[in-house]
Parts: sequence; structure tokens; C-alpha cells
Amino acid sequence: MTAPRTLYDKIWDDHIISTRDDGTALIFIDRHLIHEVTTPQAFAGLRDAGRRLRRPDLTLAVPDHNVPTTDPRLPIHDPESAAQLAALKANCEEFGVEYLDINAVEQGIVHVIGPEQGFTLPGVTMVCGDSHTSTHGAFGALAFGIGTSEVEHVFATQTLLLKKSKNLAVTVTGSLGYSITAKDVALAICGELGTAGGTGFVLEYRGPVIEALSMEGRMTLCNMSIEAGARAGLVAPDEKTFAYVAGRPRAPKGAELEQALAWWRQLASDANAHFDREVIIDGSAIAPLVTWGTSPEDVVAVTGVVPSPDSFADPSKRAAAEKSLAYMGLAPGTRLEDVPVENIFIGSCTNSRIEDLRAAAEIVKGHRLAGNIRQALVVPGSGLVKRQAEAEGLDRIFTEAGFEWREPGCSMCLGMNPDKVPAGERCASTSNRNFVGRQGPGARTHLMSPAMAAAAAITGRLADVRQLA
Ligand SMILES: CC(C)[C@H](C(=O)O)[C@@H](O)C(=O)O
Ligand code: SF4
Repeated sequence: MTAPRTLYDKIWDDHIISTRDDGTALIFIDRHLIHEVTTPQAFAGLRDAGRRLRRPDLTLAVPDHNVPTTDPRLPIHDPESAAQLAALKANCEEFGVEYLDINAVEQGIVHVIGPEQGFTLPGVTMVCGDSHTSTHGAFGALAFGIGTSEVEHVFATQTLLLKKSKNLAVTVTGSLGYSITAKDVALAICGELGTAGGTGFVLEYRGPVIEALSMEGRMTLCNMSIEAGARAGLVAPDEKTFAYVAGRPRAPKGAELEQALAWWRQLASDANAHFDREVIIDGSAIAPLVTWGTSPEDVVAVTGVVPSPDSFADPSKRAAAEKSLAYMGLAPGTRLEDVPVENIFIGSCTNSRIEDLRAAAEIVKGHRLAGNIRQALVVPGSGLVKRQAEAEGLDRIFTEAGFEWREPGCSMCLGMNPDKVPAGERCASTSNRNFVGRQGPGARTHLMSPAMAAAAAITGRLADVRQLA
């Protein structure tokens, strides 16, 4: 009998082509998602070496980071963005890769369209030149971000030379309180593990809270695995997963689906499988969280106060907190609920799916943006999410409140396109990174859930959604 294995062990074992004495293994890659930012040099390298793409049929391209989110979307005024977008399209034509055009209804953020198209499947290995590829782990896929040189390697060989990570179980017990979402769980885990806590590990999220999450919620959670230092995060596929996948355009159908289901049902970690480490988080104790600093681990309950740098025992953490607070323009002891915000961003690969928009709309419904809000964007993760939201009337709830209803893309998550937060202003943002300058030079980001961002929009400050819902 073979030793009990984790979900990660099983996917890893299934994809080994050969192992080497130094402990690395050549791994077959089942799915490769690509976008405009991390592919131009990889295609150039391939061209220079006179190679073709090994498996264009396992590759799917979509532009997302640089695309304007205004309607009409073209022309693109920034020459660098325009060049990158044109290069992606031309490269896909030259190398025979399926490309979802900027004007196609299927276009969207790479990590939203993968699952939506049924390109993301349980048990597969999946890569993209993008750190938030961890999102797809929600399906029980081993999915992780790679660099441009690895993108070229996958283009040429459909393989990667990898060293196996260790297994870390993140068990979330109990049940979530009223208005607490997957984003709060993700932030709680970042706070608990810290940005280096997951380094060298693949995380497996488990326990009753994870089982109860929707697929959208699991995607939100896995999306932020990278912010806790892990390259990948996984959730065991279950009936919810299979129901989400079945019927998607690129998912297996008929007899093939039956065959796949039989395999997918065996993927979950065996009882007694060995985890190198386990972290247990009490889900019932998670409050609505916001970030106060410039790292995703800088989390605090919205009902709390801005921490004092002196509260950190570690001198390097203390110094980092001082720097963060100076950048964020916050004084220790300030009540988070007294912090005004001027910008609202509901979007990004963390929180731009239909469930996220529904949660925000529920809070916004019947209200107006607070008078001090200067910019409030809702950016659906894909054209299909946008269409679904419009069919449900969510766009009108947002626009009647004073929000801008945009076209899909990465948008204000990072300053690579026209959507930016002005220097010195704050943004209540549903994205995943609050780094210095992330949303524009001098921009101050507070990460939170869509419902919390909606609460901030109508109160004009960081607000406890439980007081409004
Ligand atoms: C531009 C891209 C390479 C980058 C990433 O890898 O994550 C971006 O998506 C981000 O979120 O910072
Ligand atoms: S939405 Fe943000 S985090 Fe996600 S891929 Fe785009 S830039 Fe990266």
C-alpha cells in the first residue's frame, strides 16, 4: 500500500516526467495562461531560437493589465501599453495561440477567465507569468506564477524543472460570522502567517469554513496565497467544484467528463496524509478586516485602532511599521472607523466575480456615494461577469449611487493603465496588494472585502459593514 498523500503530493506525482539526483523534477504543465506583460520577451526568445510553441492547444491568451476600462476601449493612448497589447495579439497569431480579443465578451482578467472558460480544471498543473495564478488552486489545480524565462521554457517544452515544496495545512475551523467573507479569511491568514510564513510551502486550505465557501470565495482565498509567501494554495475539489466546472466551454464533456470526475473524486488529501506544518485559524473569531500599512499582513479589525510601531517586538517589524505609517499618513491609536477615504475600487482578480459584485451591490442599494468620494470604480473581472451583473440590474444599483461601471481589466489594482489613485489620497480597495505606489505614485491603499468597500463608499470612511447590512 502506498503511503497516504496530500492533494499536492498527488498532483505532483501525476505530472513527473523524470526526477534528478538533486531533488528537482521535470514536471508536465497542463495549462498555460498568458497576458501581455510577461510574454513579449518569451516569444522573442522562442523566435530567436527558431522554435515553435510546443503545445499551443494548452495555451490561452488574454490582455488585461494594460487595457483601458473605459468605453470605448480603443485607441490606447499610452504608447508602451499599446505596444504590449499589439505584441500579444501578433505573437498569438504567429505562434497559433488562442487569443481572447480586447473587444470579445470573454475578455477579462486572466485569473477570472481561466475558471470561467473551464480552462482551469481540478488536478491539473497550471502556470502563468503572474503571481496571482495561485487563484486557480481553488479548483484543486496546482497553479502558480512563473517568470518570463520560465514562460519561454513552457512555450518551448510544456514542462518546468521544479523542486517540490513542503505541505502546509491551513485549517479554518468554526463558521464565519455575519457579513464576514472569504476576503476577510484571506486577510486573516495573511495576518497570521505574515508575508514570509508560507515561503517554501504549498498551502492546502481545509476545514468547515473552507468547505462552506462558494467557488468564488475559494478563488478569493487562493488568490492571496502568494501574499502569505506561498507559491500556491489549494482547496480539495468537491461537488461544488464539479458543478462549477461542468458545462463550461473548455471543460470535458460527456464520457470524458465522467472519466475526469472519477479521477477528480480521488484527488483530496488522504486521511492521515502528512503535512509538514499546520496552522489552525478560528473562523468564528474573524472580524471584518482592513489593512493599515503597506503589506498585506498589516491587518486589523475595522473596529480596532492603528497599531503603534512599539507594539512590535521585532525591531525590523517596528521600523517597517514606522515607515508604513508615514507613507499611509496615519497616527498610532487612530480609530480605523475615523479614517476617511476618497477613492473606492471594487475589482481585481481577488474580488471582481459575480458574487463579489452582488455583495457590494447589496450594501450600496438605495444609497449614494458619500460627499467626499472623488472616484468610485466597479470593474467586473470579465465581459461575462459584466453581462451577468447587468442582467441582474447590479450596474444600475452602482451607477445610481454614483459609481462608474467599467469594462473588464486589472484597472486600479496596479498603475499599469489609466485607472489610478492620486498621490496622498486613500483608496478602499478589494484588490490584494497595498504596496507603496501600487495604485499610483503616493497612493494609499486599504485592502478589504467588496461589502466593506461598499460600506466605505457610502459612509466616506472605513466602516464596519455589520452596522449597515
Ligand atoms: C504584472 C504581473 C507580472 C504582476 C504579477 O506577477 O503579479 C501583476 O499581476 C501583479 O499583480 O503585481
Ligand atoms: S488584477 Fe491585479 S493582482 Fe490580479 S493579475 Fe491584475 S494586476 Fe495582478
